[in-house]
Amino acid sequence: MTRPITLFTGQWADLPFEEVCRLASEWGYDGLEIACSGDHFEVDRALAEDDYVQGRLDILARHGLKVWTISNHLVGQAVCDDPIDHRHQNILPARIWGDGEPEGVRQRAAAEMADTARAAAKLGVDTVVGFTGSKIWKYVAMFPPVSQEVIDDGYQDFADRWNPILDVFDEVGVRFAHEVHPSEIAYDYWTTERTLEAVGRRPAFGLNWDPSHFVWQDLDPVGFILDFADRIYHVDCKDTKKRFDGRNGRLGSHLAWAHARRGWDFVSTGHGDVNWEESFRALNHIGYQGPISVEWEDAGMDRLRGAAEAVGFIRGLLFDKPNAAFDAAFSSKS
Ligand SMILES: O=C1C[C@@H](O)[C@H](O)[C@@H](O)C1=O
Repeated sequence: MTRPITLFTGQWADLPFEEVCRLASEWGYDGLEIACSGDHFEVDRALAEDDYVQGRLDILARHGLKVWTISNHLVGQAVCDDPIDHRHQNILPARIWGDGEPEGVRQRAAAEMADTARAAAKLGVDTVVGFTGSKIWKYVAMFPPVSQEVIDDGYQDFADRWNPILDVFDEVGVRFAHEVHPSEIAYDYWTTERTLEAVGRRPAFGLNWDPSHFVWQDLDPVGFILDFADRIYHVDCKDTKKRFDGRNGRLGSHLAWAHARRGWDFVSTGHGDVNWEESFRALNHIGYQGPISVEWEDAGMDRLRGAAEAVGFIRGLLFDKPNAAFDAAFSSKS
């Protein structure tokens, strides 16, 4: 099946896997982008237990669902981050956090990402979506002043930590799709260029296109698809609504999610400022045939509503390109 519509399970980790399958199936999804969160997909068990992977596939099959991608954003975040602190303790499995000594956490996170590739191969999927973390994200405002050497070292640190992980991805025939996202090594056009260069544009490292992270930076999600056509390994659909009015800023002002005065918030797919039709035309243009995954993260709309209606919205955009130009029959034969 090309361009199946999947539900990303990261925001449903409080529910048992079987229950998420039931809901997604009822709403008409073709499958899941399974997050390594909650009981949805446990990397250590997938590698250690003979029947674990088959058990996941059996549950999916019972609900008429398939899987093309797994995700491990939370562990990937800890591979390059500096500092490693209470935020990571809150999102990491206890066995990765361990005693919390920062370099130990980074090393265990790197080993787990390599194992995630092995587990993905065992499950029969060819793409792992996730974050990389970044040693230099903390310098985004560039004050106190930061030297170019420090920035260069950040990209080198990313390459040094991720190349050995990507070697394992290559060994097992799986690709990593990094989600371009503030807080990561690649968060916009120029940082994506620099990141791809840092790992020599090796095919094991590509991108997860999620337009919600571009919109509030005033980047063009459509242009991004065309610029990085050969690197779009996965698509996540989430929307963003901007409310920049001269007082509400793009940095969020440390206001809580859904605060009426925030400059922007994530909203359910189809309810924000993403130009979805142009985006899907661009995906058609580059010949993207992979999964289209729906991610719900809307502070103003219940997930049972947002995720249920998104599948129909996306399906309405999955039109094909014509096989020939409208006037091909009249073109000259000479
Ligand atoms: O894919 C994602 C992973 C989430 O954990 C994160 O909140 C979000 O920004 C996102 O897009």
